[in-house]
Amino acid sequence: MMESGKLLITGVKQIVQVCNQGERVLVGSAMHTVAVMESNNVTQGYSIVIDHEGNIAGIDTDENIRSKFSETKFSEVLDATGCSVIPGLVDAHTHPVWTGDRVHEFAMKLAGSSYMDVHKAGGGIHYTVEHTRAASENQLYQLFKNRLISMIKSGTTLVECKSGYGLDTDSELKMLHVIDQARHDTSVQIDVSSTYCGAHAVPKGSTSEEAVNDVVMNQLPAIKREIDTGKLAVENIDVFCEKGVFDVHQTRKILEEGKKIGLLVNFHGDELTDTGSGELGAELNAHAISHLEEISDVGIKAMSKSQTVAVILPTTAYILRLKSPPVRKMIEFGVPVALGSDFNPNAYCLSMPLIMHLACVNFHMTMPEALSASTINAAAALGMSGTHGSLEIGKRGNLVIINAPRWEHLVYQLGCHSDVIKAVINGGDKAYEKSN
Ligand SMILES: N=CN[C@@H](CCC(=O)O)C(=O)O
Ligand SMILES: [Zn+2]
Repeated sequence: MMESGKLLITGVKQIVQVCNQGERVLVGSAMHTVAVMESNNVTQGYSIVIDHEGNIAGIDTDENIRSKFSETKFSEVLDATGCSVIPGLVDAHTHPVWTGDRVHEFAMKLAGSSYMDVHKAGGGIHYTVEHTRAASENQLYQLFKNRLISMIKSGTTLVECKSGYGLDTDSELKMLHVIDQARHDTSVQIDVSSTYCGAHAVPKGSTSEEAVNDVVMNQLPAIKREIDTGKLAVENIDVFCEKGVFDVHQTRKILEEGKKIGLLVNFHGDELTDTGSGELGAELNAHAISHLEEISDVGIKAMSKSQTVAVILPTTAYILRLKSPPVRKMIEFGVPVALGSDFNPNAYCLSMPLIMHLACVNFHMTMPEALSASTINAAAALGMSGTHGSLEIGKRGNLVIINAPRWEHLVYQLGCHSDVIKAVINGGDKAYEKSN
């Protein structure tokens, strides 16, 4: 009997698997030495097979795949002659649900105001909270969906999405439901990891202690109720641990409560000041800590020991003219490094290829390191590297087809990566295809 498969991709010149030994995370020199299959034969390339569950069922030469799958009828066959293929990109840190842009604040920052100047004057996150609280779930979903579509066009197939512009129970739940809605919308094909970030700022009119109590006593129990009754799925918990926002003791308290209800610890730390976030994350066995521009050597060593993923956000340092996070030192000390766009009203960037470019030029990462950081390690930050982040048999069929013989064109072609993205595949389905 004829078997059936979802997608067959043929003729690929270069397949960058990233890793091929079932690794869950890459550290040190392994971030640079990614696994590549390359054909130097003009008449034969490589093929990839994705089965009906949306998982990778075969990666081999065209000839071997033809013979192994000779009895299989595919729903779709894609000719990728001369192209390169990488795993779908993973964006490990975004704030994509909000209304009320902050273009006016960009002008203020260009004129010399710091992020905290604007925040303390009642702008920044507070401005976005005001607008997001007033918006309906439907309005927020339409904005969110358009942002997801832009991300997909830039090669993102898995994205971490935070709440955090509600700061009260109803508005935080509204944001988490908006995020959840994307998982059930078949017209936008992207995998989502949802993060509750109710401690993103101290709401106007409250003290930080009152805010911590509200998170612990009201917001988290309400979220747990919705998770337990199957109304909502949330995977991670986040806090903005920063001088003048939530200190390490408050951060610890919230993260520990989140852990108790099964959320993975993944928080903002050591961005504007060294608060000891690296050490705290290591102690809590955090999956990830983001930013880390100001992390100390002690913090780096602690993160290396606990194998907590450092999620580096190149747009933040770029836009706010902060010092660069010590990425080379982190890699040297064996900290797993991931990348994220940090899409938010302060850093309006939805494109991981641009993030990779900035990480290479400004933080001295090699292109393969930036790719590891935007695939397997970003998936590891979300606890999802068993299914995402590399092209290996059994993993989800998420990939980017690049219309160039070497994948590096995606990073090299600054600002015009869309010219080289031929298609983005999610679970074997075409999430995006460039029109000719
Ligand atoms: N630093 C805290 N949170 C965001 C910014 C959010 C905002 O300014 O709206 C970040 O990761 O950069
Ligand atoms: Zn953030």
